[in-house]
Amino acid sequence: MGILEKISEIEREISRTQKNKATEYHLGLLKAKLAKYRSQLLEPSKKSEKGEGFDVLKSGDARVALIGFPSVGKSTLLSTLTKTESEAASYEFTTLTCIPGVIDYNGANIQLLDLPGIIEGAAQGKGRGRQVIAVARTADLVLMMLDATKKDVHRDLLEKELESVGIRLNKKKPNIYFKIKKGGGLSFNSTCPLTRIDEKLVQLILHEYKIFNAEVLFREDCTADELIDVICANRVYLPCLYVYNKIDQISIEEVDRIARTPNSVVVSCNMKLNLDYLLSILWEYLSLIRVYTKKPGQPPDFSDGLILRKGVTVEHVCHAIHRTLAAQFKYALVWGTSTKYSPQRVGANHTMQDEDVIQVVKK
Ligand SMILES: Nc1nc2c(ncn2[C@@H]2O[C@H](COP(=O)(O)OP(=O)(O)OP(=O)(O)O)[C@@H](O)[C@H]2O)c(=O)[nH]1
Ligand SMILES: [K+]
Ligand SMILES: [Mg+2]
Repeated sequence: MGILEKISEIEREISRTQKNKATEYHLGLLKAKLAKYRSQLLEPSKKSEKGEGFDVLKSGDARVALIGFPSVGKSTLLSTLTKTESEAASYEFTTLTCIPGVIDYNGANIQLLDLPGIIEGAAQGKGRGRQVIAVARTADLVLMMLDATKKDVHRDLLEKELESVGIRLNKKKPNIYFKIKKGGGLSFNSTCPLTRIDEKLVQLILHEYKIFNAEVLFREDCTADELIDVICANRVYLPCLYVYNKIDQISIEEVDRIARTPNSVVVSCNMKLNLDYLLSILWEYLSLIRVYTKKPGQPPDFSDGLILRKGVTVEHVCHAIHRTLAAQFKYALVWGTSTKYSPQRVGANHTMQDEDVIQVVKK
């Protein structure tokens, strides 16, 4: 039996099995088996399957992958937001490979990747599905484009496809400490009450992966699926923005309804509606910030900000300015929203915020 058949057999069995206390272990095991077969599917296969033109070099400050069904307007968006032209047409599968463009926003270069449309079954190799998904894994953000005139099932279908290959959208990594050991059996602990899994199920799942010696510490009330994610270790956790295109074709009430759903932005690429807002949300979801540098006695250099990620410290900023600067660091003066006073004298551990100005004082 091929892997695909094994997968669909387990999926059938899971859907046949009623979910209750008595079947909990059985279901947990089935899910572990399913995850195992799916990761086998992900392993690189024959060269011929790789697909021409999909290994685009990463460049710029962040990478965004455009994922969506055919003809939702992905290429139209790329051609509108970047200087690159990607052919757009009314027929499906116009785009056959990966087309990179660059969005210039707030002084940052954001690489936007136009990709072929994907359909149900993409993860198992339908169309260019596997290549598209492989590119999505390398992105800092998934921009899932949807046709506002079509039903919401599209969104669920695409999410399932990405989910099945280990891409987790808008989810945090489960807070489980997991370490395989050479001996000593299973040491299982938790720092909070567990309501969705117990030691026996943890053991069963680990045995399915032929793991008999390990340290497992649950730091939150996780599920069996989340434990499997941690064991597999090849999951990627990506922010995802749902962009509903073609709002020129639907009623204002419908636009209003969609715009209120979480992580969603409504646009019309053809009519250039709401694209500025889309860019500002993109910036936020990518956690990008600008930091301006200043030399003593001179005004800040607002023409050339450093593009960094939320959460960076003064030490990171020093590294970004010059690789030897951190070693010579004495203190810094910071102007902006991250400090109480402007300027304020801060140490290397101080966390920077968007549009802060910094002057580094050397030893
Ligand atoms: N009404 C309307 N049509 C749009 C809009 N944006 C794109 N389209 C049309 O939708 C069709 C498909 O656009 P594409 O950009 O080729 O879509 P795609 O997602 O790249 O399609 P594939 O590459 O085939 O997957 C074209 O006929 C576009 O003119 C929009 O905002 N409103
Ligand atoms: K198209
Ligand atoms: Mg296209």
